[in-house]
Amino acid sequence: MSATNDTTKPLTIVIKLGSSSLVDEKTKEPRLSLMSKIVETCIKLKREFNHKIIIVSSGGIAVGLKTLNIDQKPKEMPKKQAIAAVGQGKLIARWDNLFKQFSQIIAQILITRNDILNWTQFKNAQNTMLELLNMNVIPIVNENDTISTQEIKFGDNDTLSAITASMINADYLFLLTDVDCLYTDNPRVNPDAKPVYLVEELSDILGQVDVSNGAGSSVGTGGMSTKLIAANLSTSSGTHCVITNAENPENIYEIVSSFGKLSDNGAKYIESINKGEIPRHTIFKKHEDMSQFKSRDFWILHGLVSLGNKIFIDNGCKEALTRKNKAGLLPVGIKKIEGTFHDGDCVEICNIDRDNEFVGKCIVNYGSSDIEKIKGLQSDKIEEVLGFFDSEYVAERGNIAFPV
Ligand SMILES: N[C@@H](CCC(=O)OP(=O)(O)O)C(=O)O
Repeated sequence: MSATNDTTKPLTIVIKLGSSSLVDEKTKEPRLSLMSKIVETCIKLKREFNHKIIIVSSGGIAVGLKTLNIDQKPKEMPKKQAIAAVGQGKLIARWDNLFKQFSQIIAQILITRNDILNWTQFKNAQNTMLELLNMNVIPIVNENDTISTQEIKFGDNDTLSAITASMINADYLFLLTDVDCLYTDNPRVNPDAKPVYLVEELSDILGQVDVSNGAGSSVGTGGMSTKLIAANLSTSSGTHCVITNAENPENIYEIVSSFGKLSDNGAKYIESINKGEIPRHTIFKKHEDMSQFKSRDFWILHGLVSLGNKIFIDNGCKEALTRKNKAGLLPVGIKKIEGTFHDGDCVEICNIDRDNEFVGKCIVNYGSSDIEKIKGLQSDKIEEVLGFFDSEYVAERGNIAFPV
């Protein structure tokens, strides 16, 4: 047990609810009692513990389906977008009706990936959320489904919630869902599936967990696999991630305070869950040393999309890019490229010597057709070959990010 963990410190907590928690999967009627429990929990977390709360709420499409009397979620994008336009207003009105019983102000934030592709816009979204929290408001975030495009959608709100949590440096991300915790397999299909309560390092459990049997609900999108992606994103940017059952949102207080007390004693923590002293959940511990990880790095890695475009380097170049006094990416270090892209685009960097392993992402100063011509060359040849010179680097140091 850590003596230094202050369990009374105000925290920032992101709570994500999937569509299947907010509407009945069959009838699509609102699950008002569950929404009320969430609202009461948020009010208690704010007023008794001084925590700051952001909700990431799915359900726009599910509510739209009911309103328009449509049984099945259609596959066509324009239809889904139209349904979301009908449902989102009603969804936020439902939240507002419940929160106003406690005189709690909420705000609606609808974002698309497009909105955060630009660094200034990313910072603006971040500042707006922080300002709302300072104003004592509960922001309710969803993807702006009505104008998202297929190629660059968040798609599932697990990923969106992890990006939101990282944007505001949240302490905890709660993914509330229809199971108590992560299992080694889908417990509805495999009775031998074992619960996993504490994850210190995500890569350690990936071989033991099979999430392929657990698709999302008929009204939602994500399943357990998108929750693992979200856990990876949030823990690598300094946020603990919890999977627990949406039916008992009040468990959030106990989980937060128990983990605050026992986070340094994993065995005791698991034992307490097994004994029923702490409600069942899975907690993915954040990476401890996040001092090196900057918000801009997170934005490059997870805010930007590389659309499959790649630059391949070798071991030597990887070492130069990732050592302490990191270098920029010079044309001489590039072995080959894949895809068509322009200057200013985001491109993945892969190591050709390690089976094309992912190294990081960068924003390039030259487009693919120009890099094709200058790859492998010293930078003083750039002007001679291209007829112009923008930078000695294909990507400047500040525009390259590596996962921690
Ligand atoms: N943005 C969509 C939700 C996306 C989605 O289905 O997410 P989830 O229910 O968490 O799998 C909506 O409001 O309907």
